[in-house]
Amino acid sequence: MSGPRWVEVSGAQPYRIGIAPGLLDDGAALAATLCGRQALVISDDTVAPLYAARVEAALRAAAPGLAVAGFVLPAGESSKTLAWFGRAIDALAALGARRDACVYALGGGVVGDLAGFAAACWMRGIDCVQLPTTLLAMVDSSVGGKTAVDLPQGKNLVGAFHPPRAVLADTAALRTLPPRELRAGLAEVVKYGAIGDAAFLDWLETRADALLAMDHDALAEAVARSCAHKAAIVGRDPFEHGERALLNFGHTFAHAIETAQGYGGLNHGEAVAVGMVLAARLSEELGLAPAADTLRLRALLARFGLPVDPPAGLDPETLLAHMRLDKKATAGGLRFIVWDGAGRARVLSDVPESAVLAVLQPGAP
Ligand SMILES: O=C(O)C(=O)C[C@@H](O)[C@H](O)[C@H](O)COP(=O)(O)O
Ligand SMILES: [Zn+2]
Repeated sequence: MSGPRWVEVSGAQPYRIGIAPGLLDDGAALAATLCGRQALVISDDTVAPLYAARVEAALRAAAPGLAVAGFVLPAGESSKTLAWFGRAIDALAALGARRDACVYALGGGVVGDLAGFAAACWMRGIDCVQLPTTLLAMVDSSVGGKTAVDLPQGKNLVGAFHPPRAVLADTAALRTLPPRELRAGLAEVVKYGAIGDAAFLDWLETRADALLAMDHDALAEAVARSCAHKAAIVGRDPFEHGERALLNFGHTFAHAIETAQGYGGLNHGEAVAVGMVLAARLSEELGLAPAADTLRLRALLARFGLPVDPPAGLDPETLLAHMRLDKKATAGGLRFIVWDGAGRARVLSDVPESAVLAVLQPGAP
């Protein structure tokens, strides 16, 4: 069998994304960037029973004498809190973690964000290796170094940029992925096509059935192409001073929905699907893009089984209030990622709130 595909991420601290089945059992790959002799594997109570013991055993075999501990949080966005962050920090303290210790973030986006943030803060920053097990984490959240926890007031409001030492995406883990999680990841995959690669949207339309059937090669191709897009953008703009904001397409709406639902309604990918359709609608409302492109995006997301309309019962004014705390907002007002059509996204400042409210009205086209 051929080895992993590797995607390079450039920057002040370059790293590689490995994509292949079997990486969670590959001790040499797992230990390749280890500097010290302590490791904390952070996971959740869905993923830990499946993979934590295997990762820990592979690490011990590859690095004899390594002190390996585990820390498990409850699965789900409602654990991405300061309280669970504090418990992860306690686990590092219990391990007696030194500055050369390494955190392994084994799981989906919640685990990756929280574990990465713990690594960013412990002793002002220790190494983190991301081991994404969901499609969403493989194609997006494990790459680029955004780490955070949520507050009741807003999503990802407390966090840090802390690039991983390595990302190892074991595509065999996708076999155990619940269908809802597969769909959530596909939303972020569609995002790369929407913001900058219309040909990738064509490919997704062609391969939709194979992706939904969890065909390994189709999924691995989607992961590799998505990671290549993300690596290129974060390599050029690691701290979101410019083009990295494009990766937030749909997210101003999505985060407002997730916050309004108390992180217990739509999951992140589902909210991003709704948010991207709303962003396309907003672009139409502002006279920037044709309705046909919104319909195309909507059709692809719906084909992937994703929601494309805001959940019933959410008050547009409440959503708008959450958007005012969006990290892209400035003294000048709201900033949105809009598009001029499929594959052509850009940042737009001073977006009138009236246009945002118009697309949020129940029953708006
Ligand atoms: O990596 C990025 O940059 C992104 O915006 C990717 C998003 O898909 C991801 O959800 C990210 O965590 C959102 O970041 P935030 O800065 O809007 O909280
Ligand atoms: Zn996202």
